[in-house]
Amino acid sequence: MTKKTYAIQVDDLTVAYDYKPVLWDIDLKIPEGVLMAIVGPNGAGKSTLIKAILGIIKPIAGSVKIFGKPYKKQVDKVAYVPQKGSVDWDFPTTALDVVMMGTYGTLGWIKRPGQKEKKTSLEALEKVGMLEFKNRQISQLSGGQQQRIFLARALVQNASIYLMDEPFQGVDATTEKAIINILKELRNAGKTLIVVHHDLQTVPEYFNWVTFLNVKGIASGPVRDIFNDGNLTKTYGINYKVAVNK
Ligand SMILES: Nc1ncnc2c1ncn2[C@@H]1O[C@H](COP(=O)(O)OP(=O)(O)OP(=O)(O)O)[C@@H](O)[C@H]1O
Repeated sequence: MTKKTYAIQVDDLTVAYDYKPVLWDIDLKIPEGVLMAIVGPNGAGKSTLIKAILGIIKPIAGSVKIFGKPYKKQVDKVAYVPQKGSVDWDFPTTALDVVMMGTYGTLGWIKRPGQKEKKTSLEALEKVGMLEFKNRQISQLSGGQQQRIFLARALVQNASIYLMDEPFQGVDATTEKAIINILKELRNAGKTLIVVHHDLQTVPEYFNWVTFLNVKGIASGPVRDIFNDGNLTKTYGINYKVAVNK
């Protein structure tokens, strides 16, 4: 029997800061083509998990495979949208330049982005409703607009897997809907999307796959199977009455 290859496979992963484990012996298999939420209380290790998948943080044990291979061999298949707060928005650059930076990975080194990359970047800006801001300094954008720029930058990478750390943080309802529609489109095109998410009420509407993360472990699978009061209670320690499958 052939072994199934997952978009992301995490085995026995333990990650620690200053020898204090944050993730402990985590196993996680994410199939290709899902739109997945990672939920869990503050400090559960959601961002840490994403950073460990990306190799930004080195685990003390375990392994991460992207389509069956180490991340280093799959860098061009993965796009990352970091938490907005972790970026220096005062850096003097325009919205268009930030998006164009996303095309660098598809260029060989030496090559600089040209007309083709500019066109792709302008199309991505249009897709996220930000074309009119293309020449604006990024420091002069609102939080929601900055978030859209990030998304546009991820779009031009034309990756297979998108890892997004709280893309809805501080955005208004209209922007949130616009972003989720783009994410659903990407999923329908076969991409795999992993999104750190805090609003439990919207999980069933937005996502078809979910991973619960908390200090006691992990549960992962289709939303319709595992997004239930039992897992919510285990993860958050209080009884959530979230209506699913109504
Ligand atoms: N660079 C670091 N050095 C030391 N400890 C850290 C570091 N980054 C995170 N931590 C700790 O690791 C734990 C997990 O943090 P992480 O940011 O992964 O959680 P999270 O689930 O994303 O939280 P939130 O929902 O608040 O964003 C927390 O207790 C945090 O204080």
